[in-house]
Amino acid sequence: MDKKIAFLGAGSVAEAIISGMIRSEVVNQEQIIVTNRSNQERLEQMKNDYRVQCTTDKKEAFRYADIVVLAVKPNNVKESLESIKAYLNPNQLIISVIAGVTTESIRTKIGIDAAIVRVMPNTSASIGYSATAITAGKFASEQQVRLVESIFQSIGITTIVEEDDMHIVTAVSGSGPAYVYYLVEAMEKAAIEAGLEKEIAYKLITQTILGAGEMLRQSGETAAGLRRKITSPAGTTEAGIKRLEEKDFQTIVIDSLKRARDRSMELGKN
Ligand SMILES: NC(=O)C1=CN([C@@H]2O[C@H](COP(=O)(O)OP(=O)(O)OC[C@H]3O[C@@H](n4cnc5c(N)ncnc54)[C@H](O)[C@@H]3O)[C@@H](O)[C@H]2O)C=CC1
Ligand SMILES: O=C(O)[C@@H]1CCC=N1
Repeated sequence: MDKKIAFLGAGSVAEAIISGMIRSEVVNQEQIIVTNRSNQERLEQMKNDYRVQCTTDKKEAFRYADIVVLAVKPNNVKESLESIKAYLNPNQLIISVIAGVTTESIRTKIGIDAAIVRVMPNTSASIGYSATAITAGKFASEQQVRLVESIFQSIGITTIVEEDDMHIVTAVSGSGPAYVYYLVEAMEKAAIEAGLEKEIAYKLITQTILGAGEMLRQSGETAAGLRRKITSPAGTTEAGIKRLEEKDFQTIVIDSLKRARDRSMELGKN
């Protein structure tokens, strides 16, 4: 791809996307320019780690960009778009990774009928494992959506969704890795408390999560079916699952995801 890509925001998700894109060689380092609000140290770090161009000069970054990636927090949308709107033009493709904020709201803020494609990746992008949902704004063409798909397919899998579904997608796969890490933190605590060495616990748990993920992908069986195969009558798994049921584990998880979905809606409204 021979396009120039400018990032507004140099945080975790910008880094995950950039490292994934460079890793997969979908773009060269020279094609990427990264900006943030003021943190020069962070820009230096991005420059050293990925050999991308970095600047705090918004004009330099955005005026000649073919693709603009919005990667700021929802509460910085207004001021950050204000700071670049003079350098945007209707020929650019705008990709937003911002949780909750609609394509229409971005279009209104920049004041041009630009092609906006909203995406929800996750931080596994940095190793090529993002699960990215994509939705097209009003002025985005089929071809532009295909381009966004090809960019994000270089850092994982993609799927097209309706814009309204972006809230639940954000809860499921945007935030999703954090829930898995939280589960791992608890498993590590249990293992260490029971006397296992930290390194051994880490090694076993990591492979367990990896193996379970691959089983879900490769076996063609449902999660419930795979779980049943591990659960011997009166065995250890059954005892553990019973405790999870007593503590209403599924209700807690469902409730947490609904809360994350609702938070995405709130972020959009604010
Ligand atoms: N962290 C994650 O796993 C995911 C985050 N997202 C979304 O991506 C966006 C960014 O999230 P993170 O990378 O986690 O945030 P972050 O806090 O790590 O990074 C935000 C970046 O925006 C920059 N920024 C703030 N105001 C600015 C301005 N006026 N001009 C230029 N840059 C400005 C900050 O300097 C910082 O580099 C959020 O909207 C979030 O909803 C989406 C998917 C996954
Ligand atoms: O926590 C957040 O708001 C962002 C959106 C998805 C993952 N992180």
